[in-house]
Amino acid sequence: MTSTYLTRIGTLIRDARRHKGMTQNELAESLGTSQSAVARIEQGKQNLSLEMLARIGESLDSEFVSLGHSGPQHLRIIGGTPLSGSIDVKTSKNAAVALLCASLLNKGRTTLRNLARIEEVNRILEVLTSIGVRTRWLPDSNDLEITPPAQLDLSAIDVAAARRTRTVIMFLGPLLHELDQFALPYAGGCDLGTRTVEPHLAALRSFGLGVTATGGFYDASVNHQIVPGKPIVLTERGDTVTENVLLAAARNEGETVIRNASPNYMVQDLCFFLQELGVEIEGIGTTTLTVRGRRTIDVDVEYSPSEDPIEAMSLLAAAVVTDSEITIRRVPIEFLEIELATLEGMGMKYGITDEYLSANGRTRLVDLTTMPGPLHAPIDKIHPMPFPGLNIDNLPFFALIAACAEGTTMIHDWVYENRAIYLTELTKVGAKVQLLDPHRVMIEGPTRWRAAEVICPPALRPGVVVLLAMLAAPGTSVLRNVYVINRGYEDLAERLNALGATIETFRDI
Ligand SMILES: CC(=O)N[C@H]1[C@@H](OP(=O)(O)OP(=O)(O)OC[C@H]2O[C@@H](n3ccc(=O)[nH]c3=O)[C@H](O)[C@@H]2O)O[C@H](CO)[C@@H](O)[C@@H]1O
Ligand SMILES: C=C(OP(=O)(O)O)C(=O)O
Repeated sequence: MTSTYLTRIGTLIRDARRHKGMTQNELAESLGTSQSAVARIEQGKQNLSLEMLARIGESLDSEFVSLGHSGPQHLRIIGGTPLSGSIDVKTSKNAAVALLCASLLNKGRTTLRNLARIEEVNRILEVLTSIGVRTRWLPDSNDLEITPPAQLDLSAIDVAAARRTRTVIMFLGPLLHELDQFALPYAGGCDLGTRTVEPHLAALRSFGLGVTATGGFYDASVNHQIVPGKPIVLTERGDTVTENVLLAAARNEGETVIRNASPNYMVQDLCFFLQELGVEIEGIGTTTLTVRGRRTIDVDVEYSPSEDPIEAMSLLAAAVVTDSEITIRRVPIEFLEIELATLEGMGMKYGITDEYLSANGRTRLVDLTTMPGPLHAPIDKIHPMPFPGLNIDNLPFFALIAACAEGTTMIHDWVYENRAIYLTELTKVGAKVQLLDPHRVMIEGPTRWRAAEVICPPALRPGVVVLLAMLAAPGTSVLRNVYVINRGYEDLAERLNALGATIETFRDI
């Protein structure tokens, strides 16, 4: 009996160590023991004291022994020191979630290489598992293998996990080919104000999907006789709505034309993946997509999503706020050009290498080295636009950068009802941010950052912006309840620490 427990604990420890990317030697070093002792522990051949278990948990930031429910995660940041060195941009959250939904189209095995291991992905995996899909991380990697069941069981869906993400809305496109009738929980996600799903429902009507919303569920029924007879014109150029229509079109044998499609990065990744599944797509990277799908898709396929432009922007902002020279490797340059031009307009200097290709063979990457120096406010206001424009999710990072620049900058977030409001949280760490109305903030820089204790705003990018400001603030800051950051960034604290930051994760007991 004891040996079974030891083996199970050993396996847990081994998995957590691999997830952290640590060798047995490295773990041994942090525990003050030998590699062979770690090997014995992982094989379940070593009795463990409670103290040792706690120390292993601390080293791996993983709690093997939990006292009741483990509380929310917090960060303690000792700020005020510049960063240095190089960091790789990881693959994007938004492509990851689209590809996970797209795996539902395929009867064969889908392997997604180098996927972001983030909470948003974890929630979708919980949902997929609950409806019968088999998923497993391949050993020592961020590669995920997905195998569908013969029949999906939507009645068993993990409602709690589904409600924590907005992505679940993208199950509609693939599922309308599989089922005549099904229910999906309402989409959740970051608290950014009302986010309509009407464009999704309107566009998918062309594929015979009818949806009524009752009691927290979308009740869907499908008339399989109906297929798009004319181009589908999206009323807004949204990313996930474009993806949902692509997912529906992928199994429609006729031609589907999508107009006012988003050509944004995650949509491009989805298109490249669908091509691997045998779906024909013309117009990738433009606002008109022409798709010829396949009734049945049954292939063993591998795909590597591309790097996250929003993470690249976050790292750029980290360099600016801490006045540091760092090299950000694997920057998807096509999706950051306007941001860089805006930064140049504010006086920023940087160097970039020649382009090379991402593992998907399509997305162009560069390595970018930041050069510290004073910035000034831009002449015009900064506002986002659908791609190709300054990315909506990058806008909060410009608020942080504006707070570092000399002069007054107006940031105009016309997109989200709440996101600009959260930027006023920066006042808690010393910035002068004035909310003009729910969509516009006026920021006066430069800022003398000061340490503070702040509850993380309930939105991913504003949360990261506060964290990065804390890196610049001399002294100890605390950012509480950072689930929302972990939704979109993998091991952000550890990776910033590798650049010289001091960030510690902790939880309430
Ligand atoms: C999983 C994923 O990929 N999420 C991204 C996706 O979310 P998603 O596609 O879900 O974004 P939404 O559909 O909510 O669009 C964002 C907001 O923009 C408005 N809108 C959008 C386009 C347009 O032409 N006109 C317009 O008014 C929408 O009404 C909405 O209020 O796109 C957002 C906007 O880029 C990003 O913040 C999210 O990171
Ligand atoms: C708003 C965002 O994404 P989501 O659609 O996942 O909420 C984001 O990435 O900042």
